[in-house]
Amino acid sequence: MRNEQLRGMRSFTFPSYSFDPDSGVASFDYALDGPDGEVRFTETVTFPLPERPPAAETMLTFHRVLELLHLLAGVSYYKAAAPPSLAAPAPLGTAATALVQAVYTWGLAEYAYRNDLPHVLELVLDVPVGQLPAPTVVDTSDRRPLSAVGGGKDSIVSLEALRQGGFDPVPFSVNPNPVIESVNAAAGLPALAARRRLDPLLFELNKAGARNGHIPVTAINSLIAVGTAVLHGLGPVVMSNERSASDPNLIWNGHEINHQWSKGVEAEGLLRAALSEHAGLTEPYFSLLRSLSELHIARLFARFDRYDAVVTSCNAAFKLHDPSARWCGDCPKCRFVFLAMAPFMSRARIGGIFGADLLADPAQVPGYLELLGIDAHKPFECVGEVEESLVALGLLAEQEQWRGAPVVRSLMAAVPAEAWPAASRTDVFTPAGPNHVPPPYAKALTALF
Ligand SMILES: CC(=O)N[C@H]1[C@@H](OP(=O)(O)OP(=O)(O)OC[C@H]2O[C@@H](n3ccc(=O)[nH]c3=O)[C@H](O)[C@@H]2O)O[C@H](CO)[C@@H](O)[C@@H]1O[C@H](C)C(=O)N[C@@H](C)C(=O)N[C@@H](CCC(=O)O)C(=O)O
Ligand SMILES: Nc1ncnc2c1ncn2[C@@H]1O[C@H](COP(=O)(O)OP(=O)(O)OP(=O)(O)O)[C@@H](O)[C@H]1O
Repeated sequence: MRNEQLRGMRSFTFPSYSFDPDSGVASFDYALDGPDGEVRFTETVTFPLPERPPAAETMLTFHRVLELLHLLAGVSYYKAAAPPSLAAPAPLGTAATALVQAVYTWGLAEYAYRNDLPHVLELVLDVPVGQLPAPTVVDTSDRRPLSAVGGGKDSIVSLEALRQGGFDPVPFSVNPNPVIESVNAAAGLPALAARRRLDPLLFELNKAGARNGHIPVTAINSLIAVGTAVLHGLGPVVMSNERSASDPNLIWNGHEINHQWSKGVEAEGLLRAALSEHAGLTEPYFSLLRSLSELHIARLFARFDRYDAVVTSCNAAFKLHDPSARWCGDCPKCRFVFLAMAPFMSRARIGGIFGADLLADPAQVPGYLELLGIDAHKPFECVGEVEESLVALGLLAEQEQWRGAPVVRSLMAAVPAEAWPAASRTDVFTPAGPNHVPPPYAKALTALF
């Protein structure tokens, strides 16, 4: 299919999905239609199966989660063409409709901005008229939590908070790579894993120049985690999304553009409401670290050295094709996490974690200026706020071991005097903002402070 044909597509639909209880494979079908024909995609997710087959009622709940996952996982294929119409396959309630519409608009906002496709932010989900039978209400809040592990510092802090709080967490990942497997091994906790396979046709279309860009992957991983928890009779899915994930990178045509939208608190609230309405799950999913800054999380992480040889936050290690083994050492996320961890560790320890000393390398200065809000907007990456970078820099400048590092010296000289009053240590280290953490879990987190 040529690019002009793809760009002429008029609608995106969700023809069908299926689940095979013997293999654990869910298959999700999608279609792009236009005057020049149709393109079909199939994505599969292989769920880990429990030892004994779940009860029929559990399978009904699971299928309700799959229905939502079918809708959300379509964003990867929708974005290849960005047609003006998006049509749901069956009636949906108001909360599920709101979730799906938000994922295809706010979740694709960075993609819309970078590809200059303002209509994506105005998409309206077309929902067939009708009523869905109400789901059975299921309260799993007192069962063992499923803790999503991404291989970085954040999910490690959550795992440790849950473990120390006596919650006996089950680590869970989608497509665990060697980094994630090593983190689970370091935790010493048996883990569950799901396998997600994108349709290879998407990669062919990408190579031929189809529209491409960032997608709200956390929303998809979250629903795969919730489905796994339901199948295994487990409790809430515990995510490790931080406070700053809710803050936009920039404003475009009056709309907030946030690279991390599906890690933000708005997406969390929409997912919870949709899971409650559509699947009957009363306490399905929350982020334990929601009220913490990245810098605060880095300070907590510094307490646990058992993960030093494996922890990896750099996104280059999580690419589907040609991933790096660990930290690439030259991206906004590597720079930010180094800066955030450095005030709380010896120089030798952080050098061991990253395999390099980023603050000794003057070539890193321009990237750090971006993080400090000098001459650029916050990069489209999972990095903390400018305020957090400033606080971290201020802490480093007070330490003998860091004060003379070439990058610290250059940055201290570059930050204008008027920037410092905005960098409040109290704000950065005081939990704040809306969250959905149930009280017993909140207690486990504060016990770490
Ligand atoms: C690892 C990474 O950052 N990938 C982003 C990158 O993709 P790239 O082409 O360089 O490599 P691959 O990841 O191997 O992907 C190949 C193509 O596959 C498509 N694709 C991939 C995953 C998926 O779920 N759906 C897809 O359609 C896509 O066409 C890829 O080109 O650049 C892409 C384009 O900007 C990004 O979409 C890739 O991001 C991944 C989806 C990803 O997993 N990213 C996370 C590490 C990430 O960015 N997390 C955010 C949270 C964002 C959120 O709201 O959830 C964060 O940590 O801030
Ligand atoms: N492959 C995955 N499977 C399941 N959950 C994941 C996966 N990757 C990331 N997550 C979860 O998604 C959320 C956002 O991921 P993110 O990469 O920011 O976190 P992280 O890897 O724990 O920490 P860091 O910010 O240091 O990279 C976290 O809650 C994380 O646990």
